[in-house]
Amino acid sequence: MTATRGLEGIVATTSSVSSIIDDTLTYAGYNIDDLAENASFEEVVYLLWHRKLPNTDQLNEIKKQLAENAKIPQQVIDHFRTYPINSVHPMAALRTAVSLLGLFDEEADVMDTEANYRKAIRLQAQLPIVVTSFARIRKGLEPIEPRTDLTMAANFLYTLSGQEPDEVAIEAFNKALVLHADHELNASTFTARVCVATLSDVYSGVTAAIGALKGPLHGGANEAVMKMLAEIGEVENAESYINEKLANKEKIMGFGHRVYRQGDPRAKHLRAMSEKLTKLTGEPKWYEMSMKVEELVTSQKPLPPNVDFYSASVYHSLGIDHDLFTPIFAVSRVSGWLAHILEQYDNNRLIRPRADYVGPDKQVYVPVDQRS
Ligand SMILES: CC(=O)SCCNC(=O)CCNC(=O)[C@H](O)C(C)(C)COP(=O)(O)OP(=O)(O)OC[C@H]1O[C@@H](n2cnc3c(N)ncnc32)[C@H](O)[C@@H]1OP(=O)(O)O
Ligand SMILES: O=C([O-])CC(=O)C(=O)O
Repeated sequence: MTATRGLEGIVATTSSVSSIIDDTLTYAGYNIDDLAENASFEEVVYLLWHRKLPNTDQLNEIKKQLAENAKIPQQVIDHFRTYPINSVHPMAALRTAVSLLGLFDEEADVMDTEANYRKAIRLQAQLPIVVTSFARIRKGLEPIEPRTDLTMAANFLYTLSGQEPDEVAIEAFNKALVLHADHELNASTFTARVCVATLSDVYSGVTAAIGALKGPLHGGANEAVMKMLAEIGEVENAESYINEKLANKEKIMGFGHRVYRQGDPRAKHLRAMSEKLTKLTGEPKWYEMSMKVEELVTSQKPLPPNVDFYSASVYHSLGIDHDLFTPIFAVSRVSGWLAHILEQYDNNRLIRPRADYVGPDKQVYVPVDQRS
């Protein structure tokens, strides 16, 4: 047996949710470029869960279900208030909250298809409100109840700030949600599938996936990108900063990808949004600095920017706290996790690969008082 480090190139399952072929990303056969330009996030949720775009009635129905299920239990709010609020990362709070939501869902361990779909609706509806409620509580503000007349993108921004967002912000945030919704067998989705393949419950699968997304090699990179941009500070500092990092063989966050070779097709949409929004907010330097970093990295390494690179300056321009960037990724990606979880249950087999053992062999047990 020979191990493949990081399972690179291993095909671990079949899936009809999304695909990456020759650097082209599709959700159930629809090109991401088309969806990014045209689709609402609610349509994409439906698409990922049903593998077809909804008609008007189906779209209205899923919107209604999501709106009706968005309110989170008071116990989750009360739990947040017990945290050492200034030191808890919102991704850790989200991970704990999803586990907690499972405790208050009477159907948490009911394993039939309809019950699992109802849980998917509840999780998709509630995750954004968990994030915005935590974000407000840690600032000493009261959580805001989601409105039933707003889209998911608008409701997120509204329940975060208390202000009804403008059309530009809603459009940008909706596009970001569409672009992050699913991505074949990425690390967090694989984690979710491994978890539920033991026939564990949906809440456990999503909790596990949040844990995997949190790391800086995966979803956590978007926050790390903003930290890097803030450290660079001004465009003219980018060259020495990046060259020093590359010379020290340090990773530049937001670059590289396990699957894409020519580039991440999502990045161009986020780059365009970054340009537009940073100009509108009067802070074009975040876009200019990002462009300079891209030029410096790509001229020295075959490492194009990934989805996390330009999303950082997009979210910053929307006035969002930097440590909420990865939770926002989760608010979108939970749609993909849930699609994969439901698909896994549909045709389940335990996921249990092998390890190539490289430890010591033929050891002889020695009583503790005779060991050196
Ligand atoms: C939503 C997402 O999850 S997108 C990815 C988000 N993560 C990041 O942006 C973090 C930065 N990027 C990386 O760490 C990697 O490119 C990953 C994790 C995305 C992909 O990793 P892998 O496929 O395992 O590639 P691996 O880490 O082995 O890198 C291969 C080589 O490229 C280099 N490399 C890869 N990414 C980077 C980077 N961002 N900056 C500098 N060098 C890099 C590695 O140092 C390694 O060089 P070596 O062969 O000389 O040792
Ligand atoms: O697919 C991956 O490895 C990481 C990624 O881009 C994503 O999850 O969106």
